[in-house]
Amino acid sequence: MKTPPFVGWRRSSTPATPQNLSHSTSSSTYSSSTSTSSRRSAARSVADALVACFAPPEPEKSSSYVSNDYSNASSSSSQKRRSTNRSIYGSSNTSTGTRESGNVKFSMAEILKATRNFSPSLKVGQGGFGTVYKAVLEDGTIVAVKRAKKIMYDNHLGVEFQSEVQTLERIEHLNLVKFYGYLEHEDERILVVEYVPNGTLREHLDCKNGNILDFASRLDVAIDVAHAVTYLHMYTDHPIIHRDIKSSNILLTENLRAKVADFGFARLAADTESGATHVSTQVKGTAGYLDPEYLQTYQLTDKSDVYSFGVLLVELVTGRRPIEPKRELKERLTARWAMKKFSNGEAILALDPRIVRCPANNFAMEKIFELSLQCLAPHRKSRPPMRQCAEILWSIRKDYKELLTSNI
Ligand SMILES: Nc1ncnc2c1ncn2[C@@H]1O[C@H](COP(=O)(O)OP(=O)(O)OP(=O)(O)O)[C@@H](O)[C@H]1O
Repeated sequence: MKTPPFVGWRRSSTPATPQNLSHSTSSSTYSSSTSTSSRRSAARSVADALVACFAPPEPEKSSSYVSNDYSNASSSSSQKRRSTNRSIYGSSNTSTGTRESGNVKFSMAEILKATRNFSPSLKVGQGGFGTVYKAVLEDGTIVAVKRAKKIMYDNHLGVEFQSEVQTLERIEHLNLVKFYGYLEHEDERILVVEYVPNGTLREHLDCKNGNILDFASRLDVAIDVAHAVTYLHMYTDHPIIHRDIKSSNILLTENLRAKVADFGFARLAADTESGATHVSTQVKGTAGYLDPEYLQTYQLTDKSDVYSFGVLLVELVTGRRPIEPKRELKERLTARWAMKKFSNGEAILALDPRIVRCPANNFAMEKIFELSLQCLAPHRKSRPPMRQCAEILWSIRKDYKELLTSNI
């Protein structure tokens, strides 16, 4: 197998060897033309055995007041910043977000200045973790400030926050949201990360900005996400399981390239060599994306992310959410419905109606569904590793582009 070139970046201090995979179309050993029919029939034979994924309800999103009294907010906390070989404001390459990521503690004063005292006008989102603000640091870097809800901290965020920080500070990849720093001060838990300006993948699939995400862009997004998750899974010392791959955690750049966000649930994978896996005390993740085997065994492996990625692929092709409660019963679980269509040779009926029907789109749709089916295998052993998903997607994109040009 040809090793793809590295175009992403990673911290030189971290001895990672994951494949920071290229955005460019790369060749791979996957042969879509020769093995298609056998793969498809094998894939279809397990289609009916697809186990639907049921998950516990999402945690309640309660809003909670977090004290705004920062009279003691330490400017001294900036002195507590861990010493790095660069200054917090000295490492910026430009004033608009190419600043290096790293392990940096922020002071409350800096956060308040950057967010103009958490001005509601700068609020860009609200999630299970808390509120997200668009903010500008003193050096001009535009960042997203994620302010945790107090209730999260009271319950379990102490662990979650540390988990997120420890994970974020160790990873760096073109398709992962960059980590700039954090603040822990009294009741406040704040993360400062790269601001990604173009909304979430879910918003694009919902056409919130009025534009339909075309098929080529959806394929690129799938590849970007596959690269990011491959990087996490292949992280040398401690492979990382994301645990919450979903369309609302995929942020898009102005060029519609994807960045995977939200490592709040991330866990370092256990010793994969020995086959040991992380045993959770609590199921985490999002309804509709959860690996059925994880739900049954509480054993978390990298293949749980592969399952969620399979759900995401179906979402990209159909445009539908993983769970569509308002639809008739047989269409409510999108993955099951779409895989059934695929196995019956009617995949085209599951293609997002807003996507143009043409030979290239129809071909790529079939191939992506075929991959989804493998990712959604009820047993994790039958699912491909994430790196293989990326390779298959490159191959699909290569053939897709050839078909597009040959049909002009
Ligand atoms: N880095 C970022 N750049 C730009 N916008 C962001 C960024 N991170 C989050 N947002 C916006 O804030 C919203 C909430 O993000 P957040 O990560 O808090 O959600 P969440 O906690 O992952 O939600 P959930 O609990 O459903 O997973 C996102 O949907 C997005 O619109």
